[in-house]
Amino acid sequence: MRALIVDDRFKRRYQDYLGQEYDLLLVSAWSGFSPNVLAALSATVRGGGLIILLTPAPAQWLTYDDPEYARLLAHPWTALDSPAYFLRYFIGALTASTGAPRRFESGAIEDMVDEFLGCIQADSPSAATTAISGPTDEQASVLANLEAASGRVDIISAERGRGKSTLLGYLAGSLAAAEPISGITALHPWQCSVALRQAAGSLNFRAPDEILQSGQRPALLFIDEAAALPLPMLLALIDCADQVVLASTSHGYEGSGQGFRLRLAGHLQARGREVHWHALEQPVRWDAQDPVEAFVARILLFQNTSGIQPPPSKAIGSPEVIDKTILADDPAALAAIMRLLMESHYQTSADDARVILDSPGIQLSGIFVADSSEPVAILMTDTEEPFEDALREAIWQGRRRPRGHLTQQVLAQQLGVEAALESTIVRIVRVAVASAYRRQGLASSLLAHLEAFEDKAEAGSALHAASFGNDPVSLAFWLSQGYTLVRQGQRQSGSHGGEALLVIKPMEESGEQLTRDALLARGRALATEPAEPASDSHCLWPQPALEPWERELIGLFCDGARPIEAVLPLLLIDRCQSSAELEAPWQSALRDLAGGGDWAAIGRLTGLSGKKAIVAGLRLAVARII
Ligand SMILES: CC(=O)SCCNC(=O)CCNC(=O)[C@H](O)C(C)(C)COP(=O)(O)OP(=O)(O)OC[C@H]1O[C@@H](n2cnc3c(N)ncnc32)[C@H](O)[C@@H]1OP(=O)(O)O
Ligand SMILES: Nc1ncnc2c1ncn2[C@@H]1O[C@H](COP(=O)(O)OP(=O)(O)OP(=O)(O)O)[C@@H](O)[C@H]1O
Repeated sequence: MRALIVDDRFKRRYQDYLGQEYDLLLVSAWSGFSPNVLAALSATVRGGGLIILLTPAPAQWLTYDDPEYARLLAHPWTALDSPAYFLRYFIGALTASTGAPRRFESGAIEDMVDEFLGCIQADSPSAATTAISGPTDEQASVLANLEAASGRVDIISAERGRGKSTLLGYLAGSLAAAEPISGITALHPWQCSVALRQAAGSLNFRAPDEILQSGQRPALLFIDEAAALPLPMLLALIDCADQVVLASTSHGYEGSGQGFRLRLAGHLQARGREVHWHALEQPVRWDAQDPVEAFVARILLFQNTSGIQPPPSKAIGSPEVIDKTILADDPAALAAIMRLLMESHYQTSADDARVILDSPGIQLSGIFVADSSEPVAILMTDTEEPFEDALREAIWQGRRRPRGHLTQQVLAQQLGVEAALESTIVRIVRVAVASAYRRQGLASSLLAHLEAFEDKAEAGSALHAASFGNDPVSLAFWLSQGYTLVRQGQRQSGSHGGEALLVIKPMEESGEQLTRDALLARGRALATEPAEPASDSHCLWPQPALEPWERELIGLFCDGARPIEAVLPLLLIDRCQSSAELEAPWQSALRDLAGGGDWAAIGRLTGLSGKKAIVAGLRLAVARII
């Protein structure tokens, strides 16, 4: 018998166990209850297996100091501040459910486990698993439609336990014969064990790093549990092979999670790869009638994300604040919000339902189909309150990194804007609009509603902010709303494959000062950063205008009284504001200078030779526009 016991030692590594199979899964809620962990690991249990969730007694659970709060709540909230609405809902739903699951008081559980072990031992170890006597109809259909062809990327996407890995093994038998240089990879070797077993020697496991560093180009590469790989690594692997067949879970929240589904297609299209999607609907690890999968999805509020869009002709209401106390008693309304987030936002996971209900700082607003609780647009915010003096000092010196407060800490630590730590900042954690309702001004009106709502509040915030993975639509949206791009991370993120961007918008005078300080810091950083891609994305900031003294400084530069290094950040900002006026070669020259380009290359752009001549040319070009 194979058993998996999930307590605090294993909880953070739960993704490592996906793709494996167990007879018994024991999840201890005493070490913190995470919907993500239960959702993912419940699917590793074979039909006929047993899942045990150990919890405090219902009455104690609501007041139990759940270790999960340390991860869930931003500073300074503690378990005592949490309304525990999600737990209240979850306990109610567990208690009310009939059939699966069964509830046991402590003591009785031992008898139940003994009874289960007796059953398992009486049967053969694999009694619950169907013997493989050939591909299922669905697997056979993919086998028939997938052929060896250079440039092709085939994606087998299905829920857990549908036979994806086994299908990779079958495909290895049919395709690898045509393409001898083939291998299979995954984050961990054991995630390929099912495929390797089925391939019976026609495939070898190769670690992702080994493939990427080898310099060889596999003709055919299989990738299992693809969503568990960080998206940039997955894309690099796809780039380095002629043909790729990958299997991934359509409902995975691990690794790149929803980012895999929502963003991979765009990345592959941009690469010009020929992409084929294949779906497997029928469960094989358990019976199609097995109630556990449906029960877990229902109770964790993430079932059925397909075909949920109401037709666009439906009338919609106005933006409104969503009262979490009402949501706590209306699981159907919460499930509808989760469906929308899951379908449209790459960062969504099963944990979000708990974050929404149990984090005191999180606020929601939305737009609904008129007279219904069907959301078409959702905005989720978190308020980053100022830190007290001692903690501010510790953060500034890099000794503390309190949970949450992302904007304040990025502004202070990455951009040197210390005042952010004593300012109130409202961060937009998520904004999502149902695809059928996009480009109709819904997200804009939710932001306008948020600002108007805050205007009426006594203490408003200095800034509004959002942090997200670089993608052209999101960036275009935030810039259209008057937000300023102040930071572009250097590394690509695991979940979306783009660099992290931070945009901010001042709400009052102190926010304007923070914005300009952040912008100047960004300009300075650009002057020393290595060359960026040719994109002008860092120049899409529309504000703030330069101060008179800064314009004076630029004037002094034009007169030859200041070196280029003293004014480069200001010129970059000025160029962004008046790019139409600065002559094209000088715009490129400025960008190259900001990216650390060498003088010879800039000379070729401008037709001048040597730093002295180029700076003199720049002084004249800038003088013409100020
Ligand atoms: C913190 C975060 O959550 S960042 C992630 C943002 N959310 C997502 O990526 C989820 C998936 N995407 C969506 O839900 C939507 O596309 C959103 C939220 C980005 C935009 O919602 P919408 O309601 O369509 O935006 P809205 O109609 O208010 O657009 C305002 C402006 O943004 C810009 N914009 C919006 N979408 C696009 C687009 N696809 N391409 C170019 N510009 C766009 C335009 O300037 C638009 O004004 P216009 O239509 O007059 O030209
Ligand atoms: N054609 C088949 N006949 C009988 N059993 C099968 C068949 N295909 C798969 N199985 C069995 O079903 C179980 C799940 O298969 P597999 O691991 O391939 O699914 P998966 O979709 O990759 O699962 P996961 O998403 O959890 O990785 C395994 O025990 C496997 O042996």
